[in-house]
Amino acid sequence: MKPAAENVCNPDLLKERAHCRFIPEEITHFLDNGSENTKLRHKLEEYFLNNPLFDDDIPPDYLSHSERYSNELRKSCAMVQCFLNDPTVQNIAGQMEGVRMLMGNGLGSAITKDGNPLALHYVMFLPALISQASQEQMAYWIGRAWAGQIIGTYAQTELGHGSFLRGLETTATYDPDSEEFVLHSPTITSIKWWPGGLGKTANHAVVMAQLYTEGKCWGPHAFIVQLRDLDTHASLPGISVGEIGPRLGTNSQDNGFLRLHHVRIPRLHMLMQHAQVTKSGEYVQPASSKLTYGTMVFVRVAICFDAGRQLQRAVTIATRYSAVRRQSELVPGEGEVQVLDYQTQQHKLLPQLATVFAVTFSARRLWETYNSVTHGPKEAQLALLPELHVLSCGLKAACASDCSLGCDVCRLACGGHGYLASSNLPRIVTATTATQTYEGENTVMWLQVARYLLKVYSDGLESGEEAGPSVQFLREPRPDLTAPSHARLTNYGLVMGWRVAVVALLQEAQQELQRRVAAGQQPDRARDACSLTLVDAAQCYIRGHMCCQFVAGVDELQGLSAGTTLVLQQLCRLYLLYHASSSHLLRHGWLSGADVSQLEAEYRALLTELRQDAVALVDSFDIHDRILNSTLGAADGRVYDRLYEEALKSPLNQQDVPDAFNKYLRPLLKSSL
Ligand SMILES: CCCCCCCC/C=C\CCCCCC(=O)SCCNC(=O)CCNC(=O)[C@H](O)C(C)(C)COP(=O)(O)OP(=O)(O)OC[C@H]1O[C@@H](n2cnc3c(N)ncnc32)[C@H](O)[C@@H]1OP(=O)(O)O
Ligand SMILES: Cc1cc2nc3c(=O)[nH]c(=O)nc-3n(C[C@H](O)[C@H](O)[C@H](O)COP(=O)(O)OP(=O)(O)OC[C@H]3O[C@@H](n4cnc5c(N)ncnc54)[C@H](O)[C@@H]3O)c2cc1C
Repeated sequence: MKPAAENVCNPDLLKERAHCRFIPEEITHFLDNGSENTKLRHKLEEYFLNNPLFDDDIPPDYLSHSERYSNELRKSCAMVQCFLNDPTVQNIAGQMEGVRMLMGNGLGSAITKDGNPLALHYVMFLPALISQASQEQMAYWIGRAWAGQIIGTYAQTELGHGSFLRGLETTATYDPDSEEFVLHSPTITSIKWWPGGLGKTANHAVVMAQLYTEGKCWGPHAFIVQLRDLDTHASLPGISVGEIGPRLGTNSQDNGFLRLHHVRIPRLHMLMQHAQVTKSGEYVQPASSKLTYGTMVFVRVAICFDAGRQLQRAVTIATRYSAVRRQSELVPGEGEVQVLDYQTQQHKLLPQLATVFAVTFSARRLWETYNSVTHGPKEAQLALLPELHVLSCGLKAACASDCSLGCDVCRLACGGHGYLASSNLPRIVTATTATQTYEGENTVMWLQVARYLLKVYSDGLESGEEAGPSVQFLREPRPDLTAPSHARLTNYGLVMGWRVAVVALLQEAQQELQRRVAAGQQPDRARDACSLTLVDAAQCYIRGHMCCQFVAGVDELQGLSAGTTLVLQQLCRLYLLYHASSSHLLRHGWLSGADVSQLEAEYRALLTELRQDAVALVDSFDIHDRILNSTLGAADGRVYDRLYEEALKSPLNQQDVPDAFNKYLRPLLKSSL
């Protein structure tokens, strides 16, 4: 997005835009997945961002905890009313598209700045119904949930257990006499803890609980539980529910707790698309026990896109600011330079720009895999489930950590002003860092990836089980480490280098594991002792996969101008070189010291080349000023005016002498006289 009136724009930004080497709209359309989507997004933004319904009377930072919640709930309910009932919105987008744009972290996050209390309803409750409910159950629940007649959340995590799903303590015991399940939280640690919207918003939840029938425990299953009266919203008998208190970020999402005291629900409130319990209490096994975890897989895929969108916002703010900000003289006497001219600043920002594309290409390919698995024939679905699980765990962990670290680097790149709430960087950083924890804590996700890699590498697959396409390289002959450097240092050569590292690390881990077991160590303890190496293997595998997706994605792009293609190729190369500095490519023999020096020189040259396009590149992300919501990042670069205007809005500045002076400071000043 460029400023409407160019004459009020900061001159440095104007200069930056003038020497752009590519066509920004081409990148905008690529990121939107087509020019039609760009038009649609613009119309939705125009409608929502100019609608006074969604204005904040007071900046949310100055509201109390309860006021913030109430303010965000007001706007999120108004958003839902719009896409359900307003023909203008429906003509623009259709209900589905409207929901996607409003509930993801794009337009919606500009409206509900502190977190959307209804997000979990759309992001997890509805997807849980779609992936877990039988046809009959869908017919009953989906329409009501879609129409907002019921509001749900996804209640899995407990005080005592989050990562270890099988350790959940909430029980759902089938009573064949009444044909009901009895849901119960037997201990303090079994209290559900964290679900978004659970505290005060949701009146229903998909509750994950250990299923007991005919005296046997069948593991975690999903049940729909009504929490609150649909009319009064009062919590129902047997339900203790509330909010868990302030968090690092997204404080309006009323993350909550839930304790169940022998709550009875009808048998058909167990979601029965995969496993079933008959009227008499017989358990009917699903084709795979992991199908119950399908909602988490979907959300892990969504998080990859979402983290990438957050990084787009952070790098837009930091890059524009770096073009406006002048600090110190590069050459004494020549005047202060834009901080973007410093090589160290380029090294902070340009890899983040490249990461946006690496994440986009990888997330899109993952989404394709998700769709082919979930919509393919049943047998193929089951065969590809481990590959989908591993890719969604690994990419979720990588996108979450790359993007949250990237957002924080962008914040640091803005110096002191990046620490101001009005830069919007603290909010972006705290929202993004949560993606490293929720929907599978990152280390736990890496260990899942490593488990699968080791299994394929050591021929531990069950009979009939096939290794997925992304790990076929583990079965292929090891690439030639003595190949000439011009072959090893190409884009595909560097992808190969990551694969060499994965194999070497798996070999190391396996040998260590065998050595420990042979020496009498219990196998699971031996595996834990190898887990640093295993996590390294998982991370190298996913980095190689992301590099490969970026290279292949750019190679496959069609119909772009030569300038745009060149910039994308350079960003891709920059991404590969930035990560090639990892010790693993050197340590496992793919690169020599001389290769590393050569790649470093190429990397520095690329920083200089891409520096000239940095502002145009972030412009091509086409993020509306109201969505950026930043004093530092607006398209016109009026940084200092905005910082001052925002400071004047502080409630402390509404009085010259605050009341607190008379209460506390005056007595102190008097007493020390
Ligand atoms: C629409 C746009 C939205 C964008 C977003 C907008 C913003 C939204 C705002 C807020 C959203 C917040 C959402 C957050 C919600 C949550 O956090 S919900 C709670 C999430 N919790 C977790 O993720 C728990 C993590 N733990 C697990 O998933 C599991 O415990 C585990 C995978 C770590 C282990 O499972 P377990 O059953 O204990 O298995 P194991 O014995 O280790 O493994 C058994 C085998 O099964 C394989 N496996 C595990 N999971 C799956 C799966 N899903 N699919 C396929 N296979 C799976 C596992 O690898 C083992 O295989 P082997 O035996 O062959 O080795
Ligand atoms: C903002 C936010 C929103 C959330 N929303 C929801 C929601 O809507 N619904 C819901 O059900 N939950 C939600 N959660 C909970 C979230 O899913 C869990 O916090 C997450 O899965 C991590 O689990 P944990 O908290 O038990 O961490 P723990 O597992 O206790 O992690 C603590 C440490 O132990 C380590 N660790 C744990 N297990 C292992 C292992 N096997 N091997 C090695 N190390 C290990 C971890 O790496 C970590 O360093 C939310 C959390 C947050 C922060």
